[in-house]
Amino acid sequence: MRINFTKMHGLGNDFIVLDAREEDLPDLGAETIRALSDRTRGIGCDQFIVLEPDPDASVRMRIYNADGGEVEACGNAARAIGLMLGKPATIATGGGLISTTPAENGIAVDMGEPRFGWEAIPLAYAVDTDAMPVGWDMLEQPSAVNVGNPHAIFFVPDCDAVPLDELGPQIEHDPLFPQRVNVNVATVVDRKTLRLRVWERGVGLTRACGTGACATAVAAMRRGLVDREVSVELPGGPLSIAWHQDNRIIMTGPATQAFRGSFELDDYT
Ligand SMILES: N[C@@H](CCC[C@H](N)C(=O)O)C(=O)O
Repeated sequence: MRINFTKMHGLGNDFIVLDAREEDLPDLGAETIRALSDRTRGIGCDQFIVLEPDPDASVRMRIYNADGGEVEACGNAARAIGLMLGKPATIATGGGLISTTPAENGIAVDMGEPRFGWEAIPLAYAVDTDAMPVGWDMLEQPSAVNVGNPHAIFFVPDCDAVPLDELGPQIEHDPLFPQRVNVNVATVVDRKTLRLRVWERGVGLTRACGTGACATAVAAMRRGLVDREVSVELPGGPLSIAWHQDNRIIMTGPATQAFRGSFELDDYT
């Protein structure tokens, strides 16, 4: 069976997108998604996205990490799908209903409300999620936020100096996080600017993480470190994040269509 796909990215965080809205596609399964996402033997991507019809939204977005595991949220993919849809739209995800609107500088996404309760992150035990009394080497007292998916955020003097390729996997798999976690290291530049690097659950280091930018901005705002609207500068470029008085997070930034192609399913099963 030959399957068409579109390759999209948001600030270098890249996606293979399959559209199952009009044609029935088989459930590919974790092993096939892992093979297709692999940059050495497959097409290569950070996340694998499947679009499906949804009775209560413009589209349902199913999100799989490169390791084949299905997850609840992906901010950069939301902007990419918003670009593909080309008009104001609602997207049903495992993390809740979000909405996208074309904006002057890309796509604006209403990402919904952050959750701070330890059960909602989720964590293995009750702890203050504003500054958790835990640490791994140079990384200490993270905040934890769920923005559809789980994030731990460490504020450090220089995020570029953190060996995130070593500490990221340790923290991702720590028993404190029963569903594993996305690991963010952030530096406050000034009250309107954060720098951020992310070790993504199920992927590794990526050039940008939209939900990581939202979680980090909200954690910094909750600690009073920055204003309620900031620029989050990632290796792939900046995202604007605003946390509105109605408790909703608005993320704005670019998305890009790279190319369209097709693959033979048998080659990856
Ligand atoms: N790249 C994403 C986040 C994708 C999911 C994440 N790795 C997880 O496991 O929760 C983004 O832009 O938000």
